[in-house]
Amino acid sequence: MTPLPDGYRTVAVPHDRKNEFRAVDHLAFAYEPDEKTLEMLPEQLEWDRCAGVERPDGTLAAVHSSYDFDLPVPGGEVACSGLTWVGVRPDERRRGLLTAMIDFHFARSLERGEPVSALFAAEMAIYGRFGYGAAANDVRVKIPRGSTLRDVPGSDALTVRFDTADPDKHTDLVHAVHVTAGAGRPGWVTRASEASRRARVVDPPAWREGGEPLRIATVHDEAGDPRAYALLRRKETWTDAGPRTPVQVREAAATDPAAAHRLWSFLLDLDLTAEVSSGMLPADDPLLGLLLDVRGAVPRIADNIWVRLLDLPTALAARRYSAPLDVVLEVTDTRLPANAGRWRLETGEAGADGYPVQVTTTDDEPDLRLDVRELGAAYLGGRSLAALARAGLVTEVTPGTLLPTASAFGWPIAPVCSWVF
Ligand SMILES: CC(=O)SCCNC(=O)CCNC(=O)[C@H](O)C(C)(C)COP(=O)(O)OP(=O)(O)OC[C@H]1O[C@@H](n2cnc3c(N)ncnc32)[C@H](O)[C@@H]1OP(=O)(O)O
Repeated sequence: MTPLPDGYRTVAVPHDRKNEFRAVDHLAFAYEPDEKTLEMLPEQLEWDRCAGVERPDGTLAAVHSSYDFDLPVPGGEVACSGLTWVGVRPDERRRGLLTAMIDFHFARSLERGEPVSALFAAEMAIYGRFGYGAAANDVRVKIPRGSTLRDVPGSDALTVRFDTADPDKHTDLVHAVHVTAGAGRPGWVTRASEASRRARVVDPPAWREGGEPLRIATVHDEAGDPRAYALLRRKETWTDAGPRTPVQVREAAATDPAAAHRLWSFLLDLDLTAEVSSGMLPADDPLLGLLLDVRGAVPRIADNIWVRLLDLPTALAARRYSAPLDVVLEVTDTRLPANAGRWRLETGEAGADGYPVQVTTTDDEPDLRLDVRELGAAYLGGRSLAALARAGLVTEVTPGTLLPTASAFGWPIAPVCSWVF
């Protein structure tokens, strides 16, 4: 465990210290929600997973929490501790408090039987040193109004409804479509608690920044069943050249191609608007296949979910592989030495969801050398071990083993998490 300053200690933070816990995070994030916002936001924190660092006088200097997730991985899912709400008071930073909290978080996650941890990083430079790898990218596109989509049969038969988002009315619809839309996509964490589902639809006035209240567009089939939704906000804008209202999509999902086509056709043709910002999409989102002029949709690509293997053999065996594999990996892991050493990965007979693998320790010579951070990056199948090798982050010791291993770790569906937790 990392030494803390004298008299400081890592502690669990119970619910009755909620205000103190939040105050530390507000100081760290330069954020102070007003009373109305606090009232409207559902309580998402799981208090038996909240922790922090106490100073000698018993006050909190740093906090963090985690969510209990089932993380979708290639061909399956794995118990995952979703690290969140990490904050250190500005006057206590760079004294090792985060480092101590990470050790605490890893130990508690392993005790709970969670072989993997995941997070969204506030800044890129923070978490790699702790063995987290950036495991997915998301794409946000700005699409000009009126952009044409390729045809999809059945789209015209679907209807669109447009409404003000209402947590009482829309939470269940959003959750149901979100779950179906992401089935089989690595990284697509679904919102397990009622509070986290509701939080996607709430819209405190302080978040509107001069825009309209959050709206929802939903796509329905002839039976009235929902097949797609977009949560969005417009901000009325007039210029000398006429109306140029931007549309910002908070989140969109569709269960099938026709519904995706109907949804985006509607969003790209709203009166008075000039441009639609898509929100976070997977790199292979159907929208990018449907746009006739995809070059006209200006992309921004950013890191999405980060993954840390805490219990390496259990984590690697929890996913499936795209091709047969018999390889020895030599892994370094300074924070969790139980993961370090040589591991043989040998696949068994393929099932419908890919090749299962047996992971055993070995004294055999290694084929590839890499840090646990790179294994985390490749874990969801979206970052190629071959690409990491070209950046000097993976070493091929036995010639000819890199490409087959990279192929086996890859996956045909791009990973993404559609919401920041
Ligand atoms: C999953 C999430 O919740 S992401 C949210 C993270 N929180 C924030 O960004 C809020 C604002 N920032 C903070 O609260 C803090 O500065 C934190 C949490 C980022 C870092 O906490 P600290 O206690 O200062 O980190 P700690 O002292 O343990 O630093 C460990 C190492 O990481 C480095 N480090 C820490 N934060 C950063 C950063 N933002 N950028 C670059 N390096 C960093 C430190 O320099 C140190 O390096 P060293 O070991 O080479 O000396």
